[in-house]
Amino acid sequence: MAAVPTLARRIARSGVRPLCRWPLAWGRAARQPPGLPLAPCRAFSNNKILVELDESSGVAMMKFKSPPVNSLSLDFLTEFCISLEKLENDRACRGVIFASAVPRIFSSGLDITEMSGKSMEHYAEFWRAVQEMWLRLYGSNMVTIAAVNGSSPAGGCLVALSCDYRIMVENPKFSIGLNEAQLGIVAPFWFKDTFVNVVGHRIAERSLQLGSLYPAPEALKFGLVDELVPEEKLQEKAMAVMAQWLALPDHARQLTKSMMRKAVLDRLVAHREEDVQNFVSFISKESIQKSLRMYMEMLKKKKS
Ligand SMILES: CCCCC/C=C/C(=O)SCCNC(=O)CCNC(=O)[C@H](O)C(C)(C)COP(=O)(O)OP(=O)(O)OC[C@H]1O[C@@H](n2cnc3c(N)ncnc32)[C@H](O)[C@@H]1OP(=O)(O)O
Repeated sequence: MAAVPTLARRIARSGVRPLCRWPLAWGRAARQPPGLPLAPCRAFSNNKILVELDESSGVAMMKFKSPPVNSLSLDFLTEFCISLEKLENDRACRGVIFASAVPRIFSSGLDITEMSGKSMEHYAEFWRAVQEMWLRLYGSNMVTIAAVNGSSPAGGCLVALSCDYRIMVENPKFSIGLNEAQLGIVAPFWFKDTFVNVVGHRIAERSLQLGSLYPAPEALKFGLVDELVPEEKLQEKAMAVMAQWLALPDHARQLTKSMMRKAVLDRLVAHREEDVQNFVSFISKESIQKSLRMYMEMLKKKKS
């Protein structure tokens, strides 16, 4: 998939630290016979994302580390795309597990400050980065598992929905869903398509209109997430599910995934620039800007 020039420029300018040898912080130690040195693990990190690739299993762990709430800012999205592209091009990597390094929050969704009080050019650049993130993740050849260890509204939910499998911590205080309508904004057609492909048309229609956020146990009931586990079991479970998916021949799994997702991906690719223009004209309306300001005020008031 070709990156748009603005993103390519951002990638070229970005300071991803080079790959280095690093011991993997979780999972592998349990499988390693005692006394043997750990098999090679490569890690790379930028400001907002940490990636560790265990070469022996072919599984990478991508952790979001952008406090306070892992919002999907332009910088975050750029780093996400770079990291995913590196893994996609690495023959040693066959699967990625996504999780948060920020307690209680998987991702708070698109960074609202990127959509408020900025220029038209900025909105267009931001939206291209959101599109790029989704095209790369939904279209990934790797097995992708979301280990949802915290709340995950809107764009955060989209990240999870775009993976092959979702495991969430069973805490009912953690919620997930596409709540855009609550902000007075509308999830674009490709958010909707991704949602429909996971939960079906009726549930998606009702949930999108109401902007529903579901506590983890509710989300499990209708398949928004595939299973719930206690927090301390999340990584172990994600590794076990990954092993199950990786037991299949890559080519068969990849072709099947592509067959299931291609129409939805192609739809955005065919209408990408139109989608950018729609977003820019929608988000720059004064009434929408007012809704976003009020929502941010509400978030601040909630604290006091
Ligand atoms: C046509 C347009 C379509 C566009 C599609 C849009 C998709 C989206 O993703 S829109 C974003 C939707 N996201 C949300 O509605 C989540 C809003 N946030 C929350 O509900 C909560 O912050 C939380 C549950 C994620 C975490 O709660 P808590 O731990 O209590 O933390 P705070 O609420 O105090 O937040 C800390 C800090 O972070 C700021 N913040 C939260 N979310 C966002 C965000 N999405 N973008 C930017 N900033 C965010 C929040 O305002 C606080 O800031 P300070 O007051 O300055 O500390």
